[in-house]
Amino acid sequence: MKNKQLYLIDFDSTFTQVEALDELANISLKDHARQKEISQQIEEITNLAMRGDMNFNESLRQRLQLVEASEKDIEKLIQVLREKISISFARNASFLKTYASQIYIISNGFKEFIVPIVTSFGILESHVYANTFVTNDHKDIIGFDESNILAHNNGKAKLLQELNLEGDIFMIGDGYNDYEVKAAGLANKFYAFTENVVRENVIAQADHITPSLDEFLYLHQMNISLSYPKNRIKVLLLENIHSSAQAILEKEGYQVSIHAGAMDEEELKEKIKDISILGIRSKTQLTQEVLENAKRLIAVGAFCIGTNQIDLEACAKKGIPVFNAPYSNTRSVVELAIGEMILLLRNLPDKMQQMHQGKWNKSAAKSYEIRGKKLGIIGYGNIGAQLSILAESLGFDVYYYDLIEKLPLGNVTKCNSLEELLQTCEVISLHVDGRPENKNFMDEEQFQQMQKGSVFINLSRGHVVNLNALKKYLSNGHLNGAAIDVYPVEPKTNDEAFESVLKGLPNLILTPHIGGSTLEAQENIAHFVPQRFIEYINTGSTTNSVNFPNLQLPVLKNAHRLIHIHYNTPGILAKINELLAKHHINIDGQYLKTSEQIGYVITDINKAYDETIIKELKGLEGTIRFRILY
Ligand SMILES: NC(=O)c1ccc[n+]([C@@H]2O[C@H](COP(=O)([O-])OP(=O)(O)OC[C@H]3O[C@@H](n4cnc5c(N)ncnc54)[C@H](O)[C@@H]3O)[C@@H](O)[C@H]2O)c1
Ligand SMILES: O=C(O)CC[C@@H](O)C(=O)O
Repeated sequence: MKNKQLYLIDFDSTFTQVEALDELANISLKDHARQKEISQQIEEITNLAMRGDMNFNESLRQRLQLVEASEKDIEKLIQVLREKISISFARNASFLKTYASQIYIISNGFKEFIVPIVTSFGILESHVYANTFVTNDHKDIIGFDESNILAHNNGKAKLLQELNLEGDIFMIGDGYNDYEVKAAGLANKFYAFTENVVRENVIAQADHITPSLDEFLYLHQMNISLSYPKNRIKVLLLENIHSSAQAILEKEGYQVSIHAGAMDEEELKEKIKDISILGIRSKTQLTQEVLENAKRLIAVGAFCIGTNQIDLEACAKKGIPVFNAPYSNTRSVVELAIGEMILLLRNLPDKMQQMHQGKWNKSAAKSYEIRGKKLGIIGYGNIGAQLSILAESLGFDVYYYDLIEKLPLGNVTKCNSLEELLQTCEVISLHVDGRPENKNFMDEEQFQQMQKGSVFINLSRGHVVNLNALKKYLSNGHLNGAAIDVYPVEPKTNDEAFESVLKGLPNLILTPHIGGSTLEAQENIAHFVPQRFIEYINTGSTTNSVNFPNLQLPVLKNAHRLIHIHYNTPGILAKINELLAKHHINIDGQYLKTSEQIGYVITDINKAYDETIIKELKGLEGTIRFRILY
């Protein structure tokens, strides 16, 4: 018969993110003149003891003397600790409850604050082993119960010897004293918990390093909701993605690394090998070649709108959904476009430069109001349509042209051809997407069709404008000015020089692809895209994916979810269901959506099932990927 499994968990820096005595010192010494200095001393002593470099009893005595706390500080400490539960413990609260009878808290800390915290997670008070304070008549903490074995060196090991627990014992902790239990032969395995602190001498002794509780649960095949522990999900964020994205993804338990600029193909081919989730902006080219090395890639996020830098088809064929943020920066682009229209119609780019050169040019020549001018918007999508509303409220007479039928907002006028729009309007603003067919969409012929003296703005994608043609029509005075934010070739980082045929031309605003670069937009994006990853991983939902059939799925309840991605060939759904029927598996719910290339089938099944079905589903011809949620 299998032995009962017992899980021994340390408290400070394991169950909670912090060392409680350090926090207690922050509270009790709040108004002390030497607070910083004393807190640092306490922290140093804690670390010495945790590394095993100082006698534990001595360290406890010294720390309590320095802390100078009273019973009422403990109340405050409990509040602080409730906010500082280790993230993976909070995430796996159901494990603590379900396995309460097998969980023990073994700590050199103090019961007075440990018990209220851990019992609120369902852990039994009788399973908490820790020290207790000694107080005086004024309720000041003046020491600790010296007779408690946990107040002494090697206390945890000695306690376990006394307890003589029966079963397989697994010790989880961050300190050397946790390892001592295993060293004394009293635990089957020692798991070094590194979510909050990493101590090299402790890791060196560990049977397993567990960056979070998920890893421990995965190794023990316990009730986690994913077929893969979250801490093994490696995320790489490139191109200065706003720090909120990293915070959200780390909170979810993923391992996140960041890189300030874009990577070139060779570098990315190397780096992507063990990455599960990749986050990029507009500069990183995610090509078929790079994807060939992406053996573990589960999802890709474009932390922007455009996805023309990503081989979407190749991603779909590998079963990798790509998400973007279609709305988060649209307002920023619209505001910049409006600002630039005003600047260009007042001939300000030239005038501002002249002022820097000491030239006073007070004149109304070539300066106009925007009121009553005709604005032509090419591409009436999310940005174009929003621009039309704002521009109209400022007094523009707005026209638009789009490839597809669009609902005209406000009083805008639809043009039936590009030529009609170019010939009608004094201001042309380009907002088409970056599909390959749009290369050189604005070429010699189109600039020639624009009215003499008109102005041109491109905040969409660089390759849609032939810059040599634009240069010609700006230089010969046909156009009165332009504002360009995007270029066919852009520097990968801020350290690279910007080169363009446009440099030095008159009444020309050149900006470094910053249409969507406002703090508001970047923060919005950094919330939006990680949420798509998390939903996809936790539920299988593909809402907002740009290359996958979009399915919004309910949260899984009392079922297993089988997620099957396959090439869209006829009959696969029938084959999946045949297999399920053969194994007498009850289907609780089924969702299917297909795109031209792939089929996405989600099947929620009754929990009791025969494991062989998984192998058979994975083996179905046409399967690209399969995963299961518990
Ligand atoms: N400069 C920046 O920092 C920045 C920021 C955000 C978005 N963008 C870019 O702005 C562009 C527009 O973004 P969006 O969110 O409005 O996209 P969208 O997909 O919502 O709209 C694009 C519109 O262009 C139309 N279109 C495409 N090709 C066309 C053509 N040849 N002729 C006429 N219409 C055409 C489409 O039908 C669609 O309605 C994209 O290229 C995006 O990458 C740039
Ligand atoms: O932030 C970026 O790199 C791209 C911004 C913009 O072009 C977009 O597509 O949203």
